Amino acid sequence: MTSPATAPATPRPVLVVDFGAQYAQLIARRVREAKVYSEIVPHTFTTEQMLAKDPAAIILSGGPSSVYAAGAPFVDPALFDAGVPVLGICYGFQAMAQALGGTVAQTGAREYGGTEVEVCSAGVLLAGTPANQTTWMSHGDSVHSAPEGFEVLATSSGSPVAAFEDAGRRLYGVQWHPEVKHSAHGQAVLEHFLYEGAGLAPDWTPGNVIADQVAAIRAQIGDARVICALSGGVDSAVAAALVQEAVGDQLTCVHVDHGLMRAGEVEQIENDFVASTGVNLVIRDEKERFLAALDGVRDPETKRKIIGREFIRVFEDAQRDIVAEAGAHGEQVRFLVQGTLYPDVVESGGGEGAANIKSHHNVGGLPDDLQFELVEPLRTLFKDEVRAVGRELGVPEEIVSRQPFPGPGLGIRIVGEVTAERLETLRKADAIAREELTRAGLDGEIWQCPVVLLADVRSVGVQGDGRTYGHPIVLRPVSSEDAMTADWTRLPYDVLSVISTRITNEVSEVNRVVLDVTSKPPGTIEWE
Ligand SMILES: Nc1ncnc2c1ncn2[C@@H]1O[C@H](COP(=O)(O)OP(=O)(O)OP(=O)(O)O)[C@@H](O)[C@H]1O
Ligand SMILES: O=c1[nH]c(=O)c2[nH+]cn([C@@H]3O[C@H](COP(=O)(O)O)[C@@H](O)[C@H]3O)c2[nH]1
Ligand SMILES: NC(=O)CC[C@H](N)C(=O)O
Ligand SMILES: [Mg+2]
Repeated sequence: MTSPATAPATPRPVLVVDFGAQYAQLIARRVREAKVYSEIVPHTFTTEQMLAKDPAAIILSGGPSSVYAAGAPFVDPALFDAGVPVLGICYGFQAMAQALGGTVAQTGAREYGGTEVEVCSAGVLLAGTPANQTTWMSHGDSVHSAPEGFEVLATSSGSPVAAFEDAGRRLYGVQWHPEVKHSAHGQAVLEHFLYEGAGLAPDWTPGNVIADQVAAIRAQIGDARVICALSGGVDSAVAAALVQEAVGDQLTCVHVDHGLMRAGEVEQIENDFVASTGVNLVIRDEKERFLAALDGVRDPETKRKIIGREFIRVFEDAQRDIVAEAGAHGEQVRFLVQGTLYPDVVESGGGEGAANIKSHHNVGGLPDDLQFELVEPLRTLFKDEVRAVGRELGVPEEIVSRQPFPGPGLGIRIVGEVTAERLETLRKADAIAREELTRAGLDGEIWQCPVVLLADVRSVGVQGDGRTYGHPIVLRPVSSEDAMTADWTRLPYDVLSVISTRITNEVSEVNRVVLDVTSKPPGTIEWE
C-alpha cells in the first residue's frame, strides 16, 4: 500500500457508475463516509474511459431498466477482466450477473421496502453480519442463477440469489441497497467491499467544504450584488450563511410570503431569524398572486410548475425594487442564491438518466426564461452534510436542526384545488399536530410530519348527534436520514389519539384523521 508520504494529491477514485439510480449520489456519499474518495460517472462511459480514471474500485448502481429489455444499459464484460474490484448493486448486480453468464428474470414476486434476507454463506461481503437481516429492496427482476465461479451468499423470498461474490476475481454483488440506511448492515457491506474486497484504506477525509465553497462563490459573484431566496428552512439559511461569509453585505435575502406557509412561520422568520443571523432581509407579501395563479389547478405537477414560476417572478420584482432603491447607479442583480440540495436535483430528474418523480419548485419547476444566474453551493450535498456545514459556520442550532418544509408549502399538501378556505383548514390542523408532537417531545425522532388535507374526498361522520360530511386529514410522520428513503414513524397511539381528537373537535371541516403507514419507496414523503 502507498505510504502517506508518497500518496498522490488526488487519490484513485472509487467510480460509481450511474445506471439512472435514484441513489447513485447516495452510494458515492456512503463511500466518502467510509473515508474513501469517490466520483460518479454516467453508464454511457466506455470501459476505456473508466479505466483511464485509474479507478481503485467500481460500483455499479441500481436503475429503472430491466437488463433483458431491448436497449437496456449493459456492462461490457471486459470491465470484469480489468483486475478492478467491482460491486454490483440491484440493477448493477443484475447487469453483472447477466454479463458473466448468470440468468436474470422476473420472479413475479416484487420486493419493495424492508425485505428479510437469509445469509447462506457470509463470504467477504457479509462477514460478521447476522444470518437473518433486514435489507431495503426496490426491484421486480431477480438473479435466478449466479455466473460460474460465484458463490451465492444470501437469498430472500423473491430473490433466489440475493448476493454473490467471486472473491478470487474480486467481483461482488447484492440485490438490496446497502447505501440506504434502512438496510440494517448496509454500511458494513460497503465497507467490506472497500476495505477487504478492494483492499482500500480509510485514509481520505473530505476537504473543507466551507473553504472550497466560499472560494467558489467569490469567484462566481465577484463584487456584484446577489439575492438569496430565504425560506427560513435549513438549506437556504446555510446557503445564505456561506454567501454572507463569501461576499458579506453584497447579499440581500428575500423571503416570499406566498400564503402557503404554516401558522406563525412568516413572523418567526421576520423576528427570530433576523435577530439570530443579522441578515439583510426583505419580506414580500405575495399571497394574492399565488392564490390567483393556482386558481382551479388540481394537478400536482402543474401546481409545482406554477409555484416555481411565480417564485422567480417575485425575485425579479424584488431585484427591480433593490435596483430602484440603489438609485440611478444601481446595477442589475444577476445572481440568485437557492438552498438547493442534491435530493431536489435527483427527484427532479437531474441525475443522469434518473426518472422525474416530482419537479421540486427550485429545480424542475423553474421557468424556461430564467434570467438569474443561480448560485447553489449545496447542490451536491445531503441534508445531514448541510447541517454539519451550518454548525461549523455558526448558524444557530434551532435553525440547523429544523425539520424540512417544502418550498411549495401547503400548496402541495391540499390534494385538490388550493383555496384560501382550505388553506385555513389545513393550517389549523397542522398547527395542532405540530403542537402535540412538540409537547410529546417527538420532534427529534421525526424527520418531518406532513399534514395533508384530502380536499376532494368527503366522508360521513357523526358529531354532536348530527350527520357531518367532512374532509379527512392525513398524518404522514416519517423517519429518514436524507429524504431519499423513509419509513413511517411509529408514533405512540396516545399522541395520535390526542391529535385526532383535537383536530376533529377544533377544525369544523374535518371529521376524520388517518395515518399514512407507507414507506418511501413506494410512497414519497409529500402526497403531491
Ligand atoms: N418562501 C420562500 N421564500 C423564498 N425562498 C424560498 C421559499 N421557500 C423556498 N425557497 C427557496 O427554495 C429553496 C428550496 O426549498 P427547501 O424547502 O428545499 O429548502 P429550505 O426551506 O431552505 O430548507 P428545508 O429543506 O429545511 O425546508 C430554499 O432553499 C430557498 O432558496
Ligand atoms: O423545497 C422543496 N421543494 C419542493 O418542491 C419539494 N417537494 C418535496 N420536498 C421535500 O423534499 C423531501 C422529499 O420529498 P418527497 O419524498 O415528497 O419527494 C421532503 O423533505 C419534502 O418535504 C420539497 N422541497
Ligand atoms: N432498483 C433497481 O435497480 C431495480 C432494477 C430493475 N429495474 C428491477 O426492477 O429489478
Ligand atoms: Mg423549506
